[in-house]
Amino acid sequence: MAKRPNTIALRLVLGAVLGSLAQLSALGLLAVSAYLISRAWEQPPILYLMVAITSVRAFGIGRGVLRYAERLVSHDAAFRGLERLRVAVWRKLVRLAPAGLPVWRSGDLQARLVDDVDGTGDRWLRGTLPLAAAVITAAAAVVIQSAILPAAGAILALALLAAALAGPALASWSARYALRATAAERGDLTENVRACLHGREELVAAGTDAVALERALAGDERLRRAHARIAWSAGLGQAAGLLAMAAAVTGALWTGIPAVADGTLDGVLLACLALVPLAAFEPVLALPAAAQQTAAAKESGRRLVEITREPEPRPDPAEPMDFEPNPLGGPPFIEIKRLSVTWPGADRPAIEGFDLKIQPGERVAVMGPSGSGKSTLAAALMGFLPYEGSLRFGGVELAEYDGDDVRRTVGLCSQDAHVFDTTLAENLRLARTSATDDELVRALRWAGLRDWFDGLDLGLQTPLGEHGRAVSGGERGRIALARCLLADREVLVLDEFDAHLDAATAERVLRTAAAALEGKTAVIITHRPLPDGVVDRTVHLRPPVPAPRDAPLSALLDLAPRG
Ligand SMILES: Nc1ncnc2c1ncn2[C@@H]1O[C@H](COP(=O)(O)OP(=O)(O)OP(=O)(O)O)[C@@H](O)[C@H]1O
Repeated sequence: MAKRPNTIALRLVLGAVLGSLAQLSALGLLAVSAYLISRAWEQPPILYLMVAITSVRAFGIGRGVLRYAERLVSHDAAFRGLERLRVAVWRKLVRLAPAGLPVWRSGDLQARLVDDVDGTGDRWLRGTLPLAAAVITAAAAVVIQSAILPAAGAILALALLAAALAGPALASWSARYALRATAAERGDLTENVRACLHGREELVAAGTDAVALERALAGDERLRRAHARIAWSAGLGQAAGLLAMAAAVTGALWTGIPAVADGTLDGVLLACLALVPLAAFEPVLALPAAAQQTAAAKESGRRLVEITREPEPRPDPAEPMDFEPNPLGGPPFIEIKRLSVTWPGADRPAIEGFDLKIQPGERVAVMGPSGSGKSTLAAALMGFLPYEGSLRFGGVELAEYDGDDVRRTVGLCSQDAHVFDTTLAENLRLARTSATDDELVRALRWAGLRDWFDGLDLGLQTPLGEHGRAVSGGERGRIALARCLLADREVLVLDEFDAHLDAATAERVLRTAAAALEGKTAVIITHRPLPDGVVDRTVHLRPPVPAPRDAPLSALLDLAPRG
């Protein structure tokens, strides 16, 4: 297959070309204006000035138009790159869920997904493109200055080189700790603010709200100080650049005035000598900030690489099998034999030696004491976790399939399903964006929420509040169930949907949901026995027996058969 051209890279190169042309126009504008003013003072016939006048107009218009085009093209490229990067990070996070995410705190993750992705994307826009424009403009300015007076060209070259090296080095060196710290500090601050907001009731009840607030404010103060340090250092770098610019202008006059005096330089060009350095330094003065941006982007990039390098709990096979577990259509035959599942990082399995066969369309209740591995079984069925033993869909090991294919067939209503801070309709449509209002209402009826829904003044437009605060725990669980039923998967795993329901309501919900479950396989994880008719059978999960650790020899001897 022919390789598609990298359109983002092409756009960035075009942006760099346009940006450089804009800077060159600024340089031309200043140089020709200086010439025009000096030459006009000699009052020659106007025709002698026409080329210069037209050039000034062309450079003036060109500078604005080229700058505008450069902004359009380079920002377009940057936003495309950001989109691609953010989606890639998000996809990786989805693959790490549910086992990998606890490695990072949610506020830190949010900072990585939002700020670090932005920071990394800014590297090209605010780091590399200004550098390209500065190098090209500086080179052109040195050529022009040398053509007018070689000595002044040499001075300008030295001054530009000094500014281009010293300014960014000074700005990055004096802010090196602050630059490294800001990304992590931002993550901490987001996390602390989140903790204050989300845990406000608990913090106030425990009387520790002031302590939590103080911690957040201390983080805010550290971040403010880091930013002040970065701004101060950028100023220092710019000051070095301004000094070099002043030296270049002084050097130009210092070499130019004697040259005019001894007749080797036309006096009209003296103004050009003095003004060309001003235009040459304009992009160079932006380099300290560009260097800081690059350093900060590197740190952001490192934090993103930490996410992308995190091993996936259940990597997809290199060559996944075609997902067709039931050639006749409908749910697949599920066969579990001596299944062992261990969470990444755990030292012992959460499920060990579990056997189960589920016929297509069967409804099976899974019971077991807390911690016996019921939710772990749900995660394994969703293709989230690696396993040992056998877990087959239609005779093929689940590990042979692409995880996304599995999740298009298996739907999960998890016990801590998230309710988003938006309307009831939007929360339900997450499962199926094309669902009509009638289908949403039908899903609510299946989940036993018809009476509740009829009492809502705003109907489907009812806002559910942050984390579903505007609804009760039982309603929240059933909204999640309605969402799961609306998704219309062949296999449904309901993980304690009834956690906040009384026994009678839970049974009623399962009876109304039966219409949606018709012809589908359902694995219903629950703590309380469900009556016959609601489920076909009940299986029990037992927690794995922990292996005796460093059992003393005497204990082993005690277990050995005697005689
Ligand atoms: N995300 C996770 N990361 C690491 N270990 C986990 C994770 N989730 C569960 N475990 C571990 O797996 C074991 C089984 O937990 P699981 O949640 O599957 O039990 P459960 O039967 O669903 O419990 P409950 O009825 O209380 O919900 C526990 O020892 C738990 O610590």
